[in-house]
Amino acid sequence: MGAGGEPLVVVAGVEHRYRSGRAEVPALGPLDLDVEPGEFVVVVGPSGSGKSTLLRLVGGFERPAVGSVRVLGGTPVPGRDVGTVFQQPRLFPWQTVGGNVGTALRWAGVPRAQRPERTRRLLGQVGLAELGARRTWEISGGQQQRVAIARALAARPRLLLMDEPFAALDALTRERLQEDVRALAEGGRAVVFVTHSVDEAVFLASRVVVLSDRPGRVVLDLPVPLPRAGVSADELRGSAEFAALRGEVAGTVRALSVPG
Ligand SMILES: Nc1ncnc2c1ncn2[C@@H]1O[C@H](COP(=O)(O)OP(=O)(O)OP(=O)(O)O)[C@@H](O)[C@H]1O
Repeated sequence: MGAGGEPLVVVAGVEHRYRSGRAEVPALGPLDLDVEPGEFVVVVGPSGSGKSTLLRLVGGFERPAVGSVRVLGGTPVPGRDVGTVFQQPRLFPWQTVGGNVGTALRWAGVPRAQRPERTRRLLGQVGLAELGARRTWEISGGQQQRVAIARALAARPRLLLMDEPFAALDALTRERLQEDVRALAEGGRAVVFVTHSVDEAVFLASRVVVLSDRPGRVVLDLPVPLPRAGVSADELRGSAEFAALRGEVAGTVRALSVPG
């Protein structure tokens, strides 16, 4: 539970539309979604179904046309309580890897004296302990995305929003990062993650939410009761339970994508 006994995220009766010339194009909803601390919710759905719109609303980057979004009992404010990771890492090229994390800590109000140690810990957490002094263009795309994750974690957010963060990475790097990111929904933190990959969704999620074609509505809200510790990634991906869940999600997505 979040503040005042309500879930960490409450999306209630939300609809959203965009203006296109004179017309208003419905993009999302009506949609209800609650997220509790510790949940790893992965949102999948056809292209244009409103997945990114949903994340922007939950992050407070946009306000819904209809309905309400509450995070920690209040209106979400970008940068406060919520960390975000996008498809492109968006690092500052004029700063080192450590400098990028240090800046995020400064923005989070961490006193200067504590920043070097916190930077070291955050880089260690994402497997980059040795690379703090590097320039951002001297590291790989996967490492850059790890820096972006460290930056998003700097303010110790209760909620982490991730919008196709691995889409631009090669398959091997993607699998490695998936294993690390899977552990991020723990304690009081929740993750809401958008992807096009059904495999990625089932591997990461404690719950998969499938959106319909635009305007996106929830057509499947599926708990993923796979073990979150004590099993290797290969064992997990090779299990009959994984295959069954993947089949259920893929079948739902396929049914949406067939015209008529
Ligand atoms: N700023 C905008 N102005 C006008 N229309 C927009 C805007 N942003 C999104 N849309 C439209 O709203 C709908 C939902 O967009 P959104 O990006 O949320 O979908 P998505 O599911 O994340 O798509 P994809 O999987 O292709 O990234 C789409 O039809 C899109 O064209």
